[in-house]
Amino acid sequence: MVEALRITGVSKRLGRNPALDGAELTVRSGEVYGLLGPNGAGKTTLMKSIAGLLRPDSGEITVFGRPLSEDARREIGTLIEGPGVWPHLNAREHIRVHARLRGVPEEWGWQALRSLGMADLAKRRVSAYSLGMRWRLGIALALLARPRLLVLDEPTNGLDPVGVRDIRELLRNLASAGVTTLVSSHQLDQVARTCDRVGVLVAGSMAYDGPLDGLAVDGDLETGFFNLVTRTDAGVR
Ligand SMILES: Nc1ncnc2c1ncn2[C@@H]1O[C@H](COP(=O)(O)OP(=O)(O)OP(=O)(O)O)[C@@H](O)[C@H]1O
Repeated sequence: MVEALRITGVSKRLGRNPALDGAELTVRSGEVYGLLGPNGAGKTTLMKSIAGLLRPDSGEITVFGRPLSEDARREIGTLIEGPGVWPHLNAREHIRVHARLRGVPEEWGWQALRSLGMADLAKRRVSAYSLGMRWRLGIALALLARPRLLVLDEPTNGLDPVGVRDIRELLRNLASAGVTTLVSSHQLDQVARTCDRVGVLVAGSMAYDGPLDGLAVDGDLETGFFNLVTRTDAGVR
């Protein structure tokens, strides 16, 4: 099976310390992969590198077997560091702009909006949205060009329990349809319920990359995570 994403020895220095220090992980096609790690571990830096927003100092990133290039990036939908929406525009206008930028039919955007339960809000300005609605719009925009790989940085931040459940179901449904997701999160209970495999970044390096069972202790992901992070002396960076 072709791997959706392979990260090999990726390093990136930001400021004085390496934000990524030889990070390695593999995401298989069609799975939901949870990226965990303490604050400052390098999760966002890794996701930005995959999205092409940062250029690693060294290492290799391949997407569906191809090195990252403009073409390969068309396969990726991203939501990194917040929903990235414009307050004075409504959802319909967001769809229009993004569809045009990516050269895809607006209808794809409408389908993505519907899948997030947002179709009724299409004419309302984003400035009148709740935080949860902004996140949903951000995810709809990440889905708009029908990516084969979704990269989501803490997509359930600020969502209420119904919103968190909806995103969980959305990611599982997408996985059933063959869409691969790399998702970062600090919500270990949600990760345990959503992800097939997980990776733990500690101080820019992978401390774990494998099945949930291999990290959990007696079925408890939180205990396994704490044990690992304490052992590797992560600290907050
Ligand atoms: N623009 C920057 N300039 C200097 N250092 C930075 C910059 N952005 C991030 N860093 C540092 O790089 C390291 C990794 O940060 P990153 O945001 O990738 O971590 P993270 O795992 O996403 O953290 P969190 O869980 O808090 O979102 C941290 O030590 C952070 O302080």
